[in-house]
Amino acid sequence: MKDLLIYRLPTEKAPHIQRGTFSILKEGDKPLGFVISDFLHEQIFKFEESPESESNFSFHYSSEIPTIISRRDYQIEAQAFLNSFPLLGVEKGVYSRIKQVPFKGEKAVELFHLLEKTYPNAFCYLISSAHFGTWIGATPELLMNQEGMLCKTVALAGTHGENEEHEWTPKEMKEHQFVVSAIREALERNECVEIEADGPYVVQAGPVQHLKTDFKALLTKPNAWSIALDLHPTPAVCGTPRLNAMEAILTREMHNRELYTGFIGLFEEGNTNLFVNLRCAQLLSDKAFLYVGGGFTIDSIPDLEWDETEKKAETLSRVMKQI
Ligand SMILES: C=C(O[C@@H]1C=C(C(=O)O)C=C[C@H]1O)C(=O)O
Repeated sequence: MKDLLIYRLPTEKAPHIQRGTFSILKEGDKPLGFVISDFLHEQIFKFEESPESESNFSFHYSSEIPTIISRRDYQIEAQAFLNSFPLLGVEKGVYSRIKQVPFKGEKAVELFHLLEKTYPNAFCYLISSAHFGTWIGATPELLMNQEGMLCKTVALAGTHGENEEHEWTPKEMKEHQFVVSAIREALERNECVEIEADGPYVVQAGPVQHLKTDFKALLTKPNAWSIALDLHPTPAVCGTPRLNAMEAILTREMHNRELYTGFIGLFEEGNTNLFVNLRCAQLLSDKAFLYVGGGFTIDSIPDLEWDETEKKAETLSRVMKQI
């Protein structure tokens, strides 16, 4: 049974549909083509297309059921996450959870097509392999676009509901600035020059709005893969300082993030389009696990953060309900 890869880059008219094999990238190897990594780069998979087509395709489903927490338990756990900040020296940390919704895995391709129509500016994908089961997503967050020596990335952090019209608070601006600073530092560390940041401005991403800052820089050598590995995970999905936030996440989150908040897309030195794997779900035959999170600083209120994860979950759940 072959693996499946379907993806569509933002603004592309038609998706790429491929059968082939996902395999684990060996440490130190530089990939060429489609790649997907987990949150901590412990596993990076590359895809190789097979020439022959097989008609009897069926989806791979993971047999593991992740931990789902209730609103009440989230409040307790997210508060404990927050309480660990002074002890661990964390200034910002991203706490996530999983929401379970009913969905028939066999409708995955139909869902993909609806997602790509609904979110023309997102990176949309559907992948299925025995390595990780079946995942689908429509992410608004670019990790790295590279054409020749020009490299682009974004800071995307700070969230309001689609119809919220109140001002962005200093707390939200600060959360965003952590990401801006970390991106600039990573680009400088990797010897990029002419680094320009434009923002923050507000963008719509389905049921939510975000603060966004666009970055542009020039590479001085062919080190796009090292830059991607160093940029990711940014404080938009991990925190600041990075290692301290990782420790808080690994200690207090109730599930393994698997492919959520990893990176996904196409890598080729000089022609790269990688995204952060957000607004995504793992599909089983009769249900979907939606992975959602949000940034915490010391003055965050867990109950409001829960509401934010509910809105982010709607990116996929709204579209699932149409099927
Ligand atoms: C972590 C997620 O989103 C990230 C966190 C955001 C925030 O904290 O405001 C905004 C956009 C993303 O960078 C998610 O969608 O699960």
